[in-house]
Amino acid sequence: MTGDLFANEPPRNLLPFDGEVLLLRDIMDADEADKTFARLQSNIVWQQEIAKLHGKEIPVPRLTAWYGEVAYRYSGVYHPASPFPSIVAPLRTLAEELAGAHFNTVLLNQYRDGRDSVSWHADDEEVLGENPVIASLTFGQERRFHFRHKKTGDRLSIDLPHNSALIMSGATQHCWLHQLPKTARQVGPRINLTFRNTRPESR
Ligand SMILES: O=C(O)CCC(=O)C(=O)O
Ligand SMILES: [Fe+2]
Repeated sequence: MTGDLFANEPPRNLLPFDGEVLLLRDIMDADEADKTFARLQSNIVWQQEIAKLHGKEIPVPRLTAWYGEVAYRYSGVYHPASPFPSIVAPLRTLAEELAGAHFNTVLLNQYRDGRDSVSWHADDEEVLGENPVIASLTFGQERRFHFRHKKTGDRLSIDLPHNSALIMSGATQHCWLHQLPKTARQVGPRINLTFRNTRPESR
């Protein structure tokens, strides 16, 4: 027999309990994925956010951008509604098809090299609702992603390859934290888009 034995199998839940995480590979043509990475890197207006921690101002270790059909408050900062740019709109449609859910907002992250990261957190803001479905697309450098259970401390790590989608749903945000750690390896840039469905926020 030739070919990939697992090619036609549905993706299995990577979490042992308390939530669902699916990794979908090769979500578009290889050529299209490479072009998407290049377009996102050069066309998105990337921001360097500054976090205030114990009265100190610290640059967030990654570049970010945010778009959405509804206004959103993020780290205390009010973001008015801001339409999806033409490079992002078809990615939203793809994310919706893959996840079987509707998304009205997206947070983009660019990890320029191994010094960029996102530390332990859960996407459990009230405006995302009780058991949010979040579709997280990866383009560019493969990086390792970690989950840690809030109560049991169980851990697992997943390599997120170029041209993939990680679909998190059920109790995942309620029960697990996630992070993308720094790496000492020489690595290229990675772009991530996390699509969410956010309840409109009043000013
Ligand atoms: O870069 C990633 O894969 C995840 C980013 C993330 O967790 C977030 O933006 O909330
Ligand atoms: Fe997150």
